[in-house]
This record gives sequence, C-alpha cells and structure tokens, in this order.
Amino acid sequence: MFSRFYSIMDVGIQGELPSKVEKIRMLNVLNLLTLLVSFVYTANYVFILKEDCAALYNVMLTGGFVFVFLLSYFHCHKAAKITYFSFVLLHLFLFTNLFFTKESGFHFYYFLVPMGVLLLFELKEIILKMIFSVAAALLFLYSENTLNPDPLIILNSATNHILYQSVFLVNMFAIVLALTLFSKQIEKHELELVKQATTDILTGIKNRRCFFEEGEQLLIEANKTKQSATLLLLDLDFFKSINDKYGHSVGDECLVQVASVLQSLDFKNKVCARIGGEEFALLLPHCGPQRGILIADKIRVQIERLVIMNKNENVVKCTTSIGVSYNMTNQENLKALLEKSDIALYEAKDNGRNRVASYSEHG
Ligand SMILES: Nc1nc2c(ncn2[C@@H]2O[C@H](COP(=O)(O)OP(=O)(O)OP(=O)(O)O)[C@@H](O)[C@H]2O)c(=O)[nH]1
Repeated sequence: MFSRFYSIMDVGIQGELPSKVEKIRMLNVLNLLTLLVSFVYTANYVFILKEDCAALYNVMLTGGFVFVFLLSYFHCHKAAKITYFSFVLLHLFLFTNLFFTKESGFHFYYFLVPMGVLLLFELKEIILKMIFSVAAALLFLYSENTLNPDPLIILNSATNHILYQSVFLVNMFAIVLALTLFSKQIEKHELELVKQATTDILTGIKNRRCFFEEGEQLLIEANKTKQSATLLLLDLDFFKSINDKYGHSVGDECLVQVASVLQSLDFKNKVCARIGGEEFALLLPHCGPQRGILIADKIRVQIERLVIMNKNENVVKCTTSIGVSYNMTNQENLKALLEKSDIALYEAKDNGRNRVASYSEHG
C-alpha cells in the first residue's frame, strides 16, 4: 500500500534534475489529494445527499486530475501544473456558479490556489503564478457578488451547510499540509546548503572551512581539559608528476582513495578533511605524539599500498609525506598547530618523502 503511494508520488521524476524532483513530487501529492477529496465528495453526493447528477459532473471533472498524472508521467511538468490549476479553477467555477450556488461555500476553495501556485511553480515562473492567483481572486469576487438564481442542482439549506463546513475543514487541512511541505522543503534545502558548504566535492570528506570550524572547537576543548590532541598534515608526493604522467582523472582517483583511507581510520571524534589540492589534515583528540606518529605511519603505509590503476591498467604509485605536531603547551590554536605540522611536513619532504616527521621545538 505504502510502496504504491510512493510510486504515485514519484511519477515523472526519473531522469529529472534533483532541484526539480521536489516540486514534481509535491504536484503529485497535491493532485492525489485533490483526487481523494473529489472522490469523497462524489461518494457524499451519491450516498448521503442522493444527488447523482452532481456526482456524475464531479466524476467527469475529476478526470482532469487523472490527465495531470499522465502529463507528469510523460515529463510535461509545466503543462501538468498549468492543467492542474486550470482544472481546479474550472471545477470550482462550475460547482459554485453553475451546479450549486455560493451558499455551498465552494468558492472559498479559491483561497488555496495562490498557496498551491507558490508551492508548485518555480521562482522564475512569476507570470504564471500571477495569472493563476489573480484569476482565483477575481473568480472568488465574482462568485461572492453574483447570485446564481437558477442552479442546475438545487440543494436545500441543510445540505449547503454541510458542504460549507466541509470546505472549511478541507481548507484547514490543506493549509497545514502546505505549510508542512513548505517547511520540509526549506529544511531539506538548508541541510543541502550546509552539506555543500562543509564538504569537499571531489572526495566527500570535510573541506578546509569545516576543518577550521570543527578543529578549532576540538582544540579549545582539549586545551581546556589539558588533553593532548595531535595534528597530522599530509601532502601527496610528486602529485604534479602523477597528473602530468597519467592525467587529471587518475590524480583525482588518488585523492579520493587517500580520503577514504583517512575516513576509514577507526578513531573516535577525529576531524579529517581535505584542506588543499593534495593536502589533507587529520586532528586526533585524546592522542599524544607517540601514538600520533604510529597512526601517521600506519596511514602512510596504507596509502603506499593503494592499488590505483590508470586506463592501461598500470598501477600508479601514490605516496604521502606526513608532518605531526601536538598541543604541547595546551595553549596552541589550530593555526599554530598547522604551522608546526607544516614545518614537520617539509622535513619529511626534504628527507626523501614517503615518510613521517614530527615537529620538535629544537628543530
Ligand atoms: N588531479 C588533481 N590535481 C590537483 C587537484 N588540486 C591540485 N592538484 C594538483 O596538485 C599538484 C600539486 O603539485 P605541487 O604543489 O607541485 O606538489 P607535488 O608535485 O606533489 O610535489 P611535492 O609536494 O613537493 O612532493 C598540482 O599539479 C595541482 O594541479 C585536484 O583536485 N585534482
């Protein structure tokens, strides 16, 4: 049952850009709900009000919403939205001004149109938004100020009152639903933005900005509690030659695999990031220099053993030099620690690369 509901929600999303998928899903949800509400009204006309004629007209108009699903299915998304709102307006107009009278309260459904339009149309589709919203407002005013002295279906006042109340209940539900969908959409976009702002796009690990934010916090905590924190600064060796010899895509693959070595390191609360082109940093809380050096060497060996192939299936050798330092005085901030690790890194490079060096105060 639920899987069927989800497949209806996903009609027409295949192959669409992620930025569009949300709105397509929302149209599917609203269209499905419109169909359900319409179905409830039809059942009400048949079984409670005994107005078969109204039920028949309702079923015929409801066909328009099935057509909207077809348009979505064939990826005609703009046409689907236009058709959806056109049918909503037509449906409301006919029921308020032809079949029933304004006593049914059907014209209060026009309130939902500008809200739906806001949810479903893109920001740039401002003209369409305006057209449907203004049309809904004008049709509402027309219905409110026009008597329909000769309705096709004459309802008594008790029946009109039932319909009137149903309109308000459905309106309330629709407003809550729309606000929920809207806030969920905003929340999702916010999470996406935070992810984009903190993640390195190539490797999927944290980026430089995030490293500085989280690393600084971690270091403040470590200094406050007089705990050691060790910083490993990694720089791939002769990476320019890898790019030059095998191409940029092989270079990228090296970066991705190195990042996954760092990410897979089993160390609680580590902060690991790509902070430059071929430069990575790893901050380890509750870790003294000896242990830091052991971990750095383990990582160095793991990277040395990576099996990276170029397109001719030749194994590409990728090694790294690592500089290690720690918060010796419990005073250092992240910038100071990075400078120390950088000095150690240069020592590792100068001594032949593919090695670990640790910072010492005495050079
Ligand atoms: N493939 C790829 N290369 C990158 C990326 N970012 C930076 N680089 C390359 O990394 C290389 C860094 O080269 P260098 O700074 O000369 O360092 P190196 O060749 O590794 O030499 P040493 O560090 O001295 O061992 C440059 O050629 C950059 O173009 C990236 O995202 N992908």
